[in-house]
Parts: sequence; structure tokens; C-alpha cells
Amino acid sequence: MAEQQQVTIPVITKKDEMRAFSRKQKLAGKTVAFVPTMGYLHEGHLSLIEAAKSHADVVVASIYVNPTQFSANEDFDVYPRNPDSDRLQLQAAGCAAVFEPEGSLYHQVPGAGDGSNVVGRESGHPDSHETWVTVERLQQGLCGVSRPHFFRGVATVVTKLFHIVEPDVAVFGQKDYQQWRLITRMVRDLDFPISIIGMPICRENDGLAMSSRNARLSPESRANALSISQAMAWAQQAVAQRQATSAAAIAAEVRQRITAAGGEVDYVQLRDADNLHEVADAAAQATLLAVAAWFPAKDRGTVRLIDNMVLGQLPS
Ligand SMILES: Nc1ncnc2c1ncn2[C@@H]1O[C@H](COP(=O)(O)OP(=O)(O)OP(=O)(O)O)[C@@H](O)[C@H]1O
Ligand SMILES: CC(C)(CO)[C@@H](O)C(=O)[O-]
Ligand code: BAL
Repeated sequence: MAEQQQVTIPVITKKDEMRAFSRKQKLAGKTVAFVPTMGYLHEGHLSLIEAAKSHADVVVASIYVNPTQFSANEDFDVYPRNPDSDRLQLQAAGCAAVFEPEGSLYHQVPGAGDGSNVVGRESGHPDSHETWVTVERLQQGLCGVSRPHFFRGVATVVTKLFHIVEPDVAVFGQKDYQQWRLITRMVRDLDFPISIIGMPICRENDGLAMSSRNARLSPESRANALSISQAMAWAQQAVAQRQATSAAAIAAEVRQRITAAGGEVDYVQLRDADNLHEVADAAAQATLLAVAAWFPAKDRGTVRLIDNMVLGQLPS
């Protein structure tokens, strides 16, 4: 019989214990890197842990499916979860501790329902959580259109996590490109003493961007979702060879290819890769080609996938 692996990594569930753990490392002269996640880990997450190890002495990861970044009609309830496997993966990757908050990270009023602050499910209690961090311009557009509560929830929970973990460095994936730029801007604007590192997208062998949500795709959708990376690869080549550089024309072609493969496109947009301003000519600067599209899920509903490629040079 195969021997079961034991979880030996410290699993910290309380905010004050997490803060004490980090402070203890710092008192011992060590630097702390932090990798926030929503769990159901894959190699993309593990690449962030690897990067974190190269930037600090000690790495802490968090697993928390943050309710406030989901609207009521989104996939909070069916978001994939597997904490046992996550803990073992983090342990094997060399993480020093994992923060898995017990219950809600948000202030809860006894007797005020689940107090989860999921938009659309708020208890409405006057003493529940009411403080939000918004990055005014960068939270608009792209994912901010179909997920209007998303970036407010992300900026707020990342702020809370930064106050709890007190890292020197935090690592984010460029798959969530707008999120990475927004957190970089938030840290600059609000003087967090934290360096933000953005790491490249890890892909499956056939090019699909790794994502926890891929687990919810039907086999047919899994095959059809390849149209996203394939259409982006077409765009990258078209710009490199100057066959097409008009942002509008490239967006239209990418949209058409994904739609033809059965995807419902949320957006296809070309933006300045640094500040996400709109661009007209993809060859005039480092240009982000960003895509979001829905494909049918294997159970019910749809799965929203995001992906992107930079046409040209990445911002620092
Ligand atoms: N394929 C990937 N390559 C690099 N980083 C990634 C990849 N997928 C996710 N990340 C990063 O991991 C961190 C945690 O993301 P999260 O836990 O939401 O995983 P996810 O796979 O992006 O989930 P989903 O796509 O279902 O939202 C984020 O900084 C995210 O950008
Ligand atoms: C940064 C994050 C952990 C905040 O909940 C989440 O948005 C994610 O996993 O990318
Ligand atoms: N990876 C970003 C988390 C989310 O989509 O809610």
C-alpha cells in the first residue's frame, strides 16, 4: 500500500498567529516572501513559490477563496478546492507556512447571517465590514467590466493579507495581468513597503494557460479553449512580422477565432502593457493582448478563462 504523505508544514489559521510567525522570522534576520492564492494549486502556483524562494529567506503562501471578489452570479460556490493536496504541494515546494484563515477574513457580526460579504449576499448589517480599497482607474475595463466587484475585492483582501503576513516581497502571476498591474499600483500609491514580483504564465504542453478553473471544463471545452492561446500566438506572429498591427483588426480576428471554436468572448483588447491605456497600433509600444472567454463547464454553467500575451517587451 502506498505510504500516505504527512502534512508537516505549519497551517496557520489565525491572523495574530500568522503575524507573529512573520515577525519571528524578521527578528531572526530573515526576509519573508508571500504568495497569495485561492488554492487548488497547479504548476503555475508552484512557479510563484519557486520565484518567491529566490527573493527571500522564507516563503509563506495563503489559501483563501475570497468572497468579496465574486459577484452573486459567479462561481464562488463551485470554485475548486482541495486543501489537503495544496498543503502537501506547498510543503514539497519548500514553503515555510501556509495561511488558511479559519472562517471569514472579514469582520462578522454575530447573528448577521453568514457575514461573508459576497456581493449580493451581504447581511446588510450596519456593523459589518464596510471599508474597501479601490484602484480607481486600473480597476476599470478588461475584467472590471463583467466582474464589477472583482478588483475592489482583490485590492481589499490583498491589503488585509499584506497587513497580516507583513511580507517584504509578494509574488503574483501575469496570467492575472490586470490584477498584477493593479496591485503594483496600489503598493506604490499606498506606500506598502513590499516589492511586487510578476511571474510569467505557465502553460500546459499544448499552450492552454494553467488555471484552477480548467478543472471545470468539459473535455470538448478543454479542446476548444485552446483557440485562445492559438489565436494569441497568431497575433504575436502577425505583429512580429508586421502583417497586422492595427489593434482593432487584431482584436477582431482573435475574437472571431475564439467564437468559431465555440467560446463566448467577454473581451479581446490590446492595451499598453505597462499602464493598460488603450492603444491603436500594436507595434508602437509593448502591447498587452488580453482575452477573457466563457466555455461550457462539465457540470453546469460556464467557465470563464483569461489569458494574455505581450506583443513586444514586458514592463518592469
Ligand atoms: N498559469 C499560471 N502561471 C503563472 N501564475 C499563475 C497561473 N495561474 C495562476 N497564477 C497566479 O497564481 C496566483 C493565485 O491565483 P489563483 O489561486 O486564482 O489561481 P488561478 O489558477 O488563477 O485560478 P483561476 O484561474 O481559476 O482564477 C495569482 O497571482 C495568479 O496570477
Ligand atoms: C490575489 C488573490 C489571492 C486575492 O484573492 C486572487 O485574486 C488570486 O488568486 O489571484
Ligand atoms: N485568479 C483570480 C481570482 C479570480 O478569478 O477570482
